Amino acid sequence: MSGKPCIRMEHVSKRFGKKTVIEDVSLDVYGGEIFGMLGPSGAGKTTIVKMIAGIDEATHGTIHVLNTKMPNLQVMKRIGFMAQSDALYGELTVLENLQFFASIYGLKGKKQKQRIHEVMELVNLTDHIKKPVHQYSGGMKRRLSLAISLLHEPEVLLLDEPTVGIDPVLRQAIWEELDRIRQNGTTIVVTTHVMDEAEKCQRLAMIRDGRLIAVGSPAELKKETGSQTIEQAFLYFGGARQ
Ligand SMILES: Nc1ncnc2c1ncn2[C@@H]1O[C@H](COP(=O)(O)OP(=O)(O)OP(=O)(O)O)[C@@H](O)[C@H]1O
Repeated sequence: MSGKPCIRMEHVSKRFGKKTVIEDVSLDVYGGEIFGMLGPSGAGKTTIVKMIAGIDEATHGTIHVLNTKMPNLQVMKRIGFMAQSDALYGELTVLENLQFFASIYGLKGKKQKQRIHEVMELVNLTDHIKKPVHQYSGGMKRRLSLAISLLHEPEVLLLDEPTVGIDPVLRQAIWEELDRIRQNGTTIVVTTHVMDEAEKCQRLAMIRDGRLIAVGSPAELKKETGSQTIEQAFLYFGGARQ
């Protein structure tokens, strides 16, 4: 990891009313890595990802993505964002959903057709493209949302719990695909509370109660704490803070 970070958070805090949900988080994400955000439910992972995406604004501190202070509309177009709840149109077919989002991203004609084909192959849904979305299972909707986030070949991909509701075989396939996307130069930030997924990231941020409690590669975090597993390392850092 060298050179300028692709994402830089500096002393970022976020308040909702009087409640502080993110407190003084600073971290760098480098180009071409899969950066995991690991933490229990309510730790603040989604809030951080939304601020990086430019959907939400920090109360204090600054976030730069691709050397630009966020939120910024031009940079938002270079980001792919997959939210935790699927933003799909249930009454439209899968193809119509893909065409709708592709046109928002400015993809037209032959290029649009080609990208729709590629992303659907990727998530293994090509045979189900004519169905209305409301006939999809929860896992299929997640896969479709992932496909949509990839349509415009974003430089930065933000995935909020992408594999929830997805069976282990497909989960494995999706992680293999994420690694291929990463090797092609895309920077990926992924939130998870699944420890074995955390192991697949180049580096990890451990988040608890809105604070960054540790950051490093899975191997570094285990070594630093004398742990066999990421789960043990997480408990160590969490325990040490209290
Ligand atoms: N719009 C909001 N207004 C008030 N509080 C909010 C808002 N959004 C999030 N929060 C609070 O911020 C905290 C962090 O929530 P966040 O969704 O970021 O956690 P998370 O780590 O992503 O959890 P999960 O894994 O369950 O998605 C929670 O206490 C949540 O209730």
